[in-house]
Amino acid sequence: MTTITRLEVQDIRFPTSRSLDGSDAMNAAPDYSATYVTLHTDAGNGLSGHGLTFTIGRGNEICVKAVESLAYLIEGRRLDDITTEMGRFWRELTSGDSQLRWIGPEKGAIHLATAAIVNAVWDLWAKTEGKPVWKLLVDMPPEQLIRCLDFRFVTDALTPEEALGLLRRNAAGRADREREMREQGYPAYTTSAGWLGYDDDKVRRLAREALAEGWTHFKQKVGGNLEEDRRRAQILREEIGWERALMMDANQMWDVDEAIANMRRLAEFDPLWIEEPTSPDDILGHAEIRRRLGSIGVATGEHCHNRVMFKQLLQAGALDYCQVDAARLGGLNEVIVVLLLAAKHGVPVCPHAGGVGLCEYVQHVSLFDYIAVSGSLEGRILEYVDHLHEHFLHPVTIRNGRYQVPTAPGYSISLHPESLSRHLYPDGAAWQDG
Ligand SMILES: C[C@H](O)[C@@H](O)[C@@H](O)[C@H](O)C(=O)O
Ligand SMILES: [Mg+2]
Repeated sequence: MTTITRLEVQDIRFPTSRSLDGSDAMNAAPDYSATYVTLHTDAGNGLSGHGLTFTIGRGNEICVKAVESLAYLIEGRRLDDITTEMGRFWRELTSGDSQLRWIGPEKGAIHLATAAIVNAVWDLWAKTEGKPVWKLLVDMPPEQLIRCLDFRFVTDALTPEEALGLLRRNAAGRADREREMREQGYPAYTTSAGWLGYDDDKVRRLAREALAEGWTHFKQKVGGNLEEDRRRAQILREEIGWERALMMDANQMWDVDEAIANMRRLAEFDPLWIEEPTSPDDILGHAEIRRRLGSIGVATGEHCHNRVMFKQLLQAGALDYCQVDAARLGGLNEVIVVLLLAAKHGVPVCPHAGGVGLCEYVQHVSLFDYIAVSGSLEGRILEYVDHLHEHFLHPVTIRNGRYQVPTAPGYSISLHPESLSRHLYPDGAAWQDG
């Protein structure tokens, strides 16, 4: 009977702004960072759970503080006491302390902190069961899975009974889909050739390399100078041709009418979707953009902070692609609620992964979605960015533009001890030389 004895949290930052990896029109110079949680246990074999939330540098210390404030809600708890009714635990963490809830609720730094803790519990649970998280979920009886979720504020759109029905509906093909995934992997797209801070030659070279590696879907950043966006789109089309897919990501730069006007100019490059065309909070604005743009899909979600907002985006018909983020929502429990909401609306989920550790997380999310929830790959494509994987004990494996199924127990999010000490902010060696 494992008890969580202590929560440790570390401020881990990678100086990616030096090479402008991860840069976009809104986020000009991000330092990919993690608020990294370790749940220590009394298991005696060194068993611990890991989880992180993603930030882009400054402000990571605020998430660290928020985790410290929440820690008392989990320290001293027995793991099986949490996992037998994980939905109840999730409610306790998000609403159990009304004073802490006040600074959210279920949004902002306190919710990012929740994600790191909740995901660390899933990592610990899966390690205890000796399974990767996706497999733990896939093997879980639907009734138990439903007990992991909190349907508060979404029952007008999805009841627990309906969710159970959605999980049961595709039960028949599960084994086949799991076999298919083990053999072929999950389809992905790459963002790594298209960061805004890269010069034209680098974009061209990276696109060419990615093509040779077998990628078929590419994302570019837009939202800067429109003529420059067009030039970069031209370069990408020259390299990838017209039969492969090109997605565009504006990272919230535009007002609604501006988004429509700019995308009409960029339409000649045949983008599959425009991502975050405007403020992430503007649900009706996204619906308007979608309605007026017609054939270009609207994608958003990396800054959509809870299931209530996703519910409304779906209800308003504002989305063609639902980009859940594993560490923006309050951890895996809330992500699963969104997967179910999206499945009910028939909207494909294409998780966001542009950050440190997000690829490691979302491979589990999409595998579970395909095998147990949506049962379909149509319109589904998982993001991949080619940065910082070497710091993880069990990094993602990509072959031919597809994520290979992770097999190590846990949520794939444990960092190498040396990477932790080197990137600890501000004292780690990585921060001493520049
Ligand atoms: C600052 C980050 O790299 C973002 O640019 C990134 O998450 C991006 O929006 C994405 O979709 O991957
Ligand atoms: Mg994006």
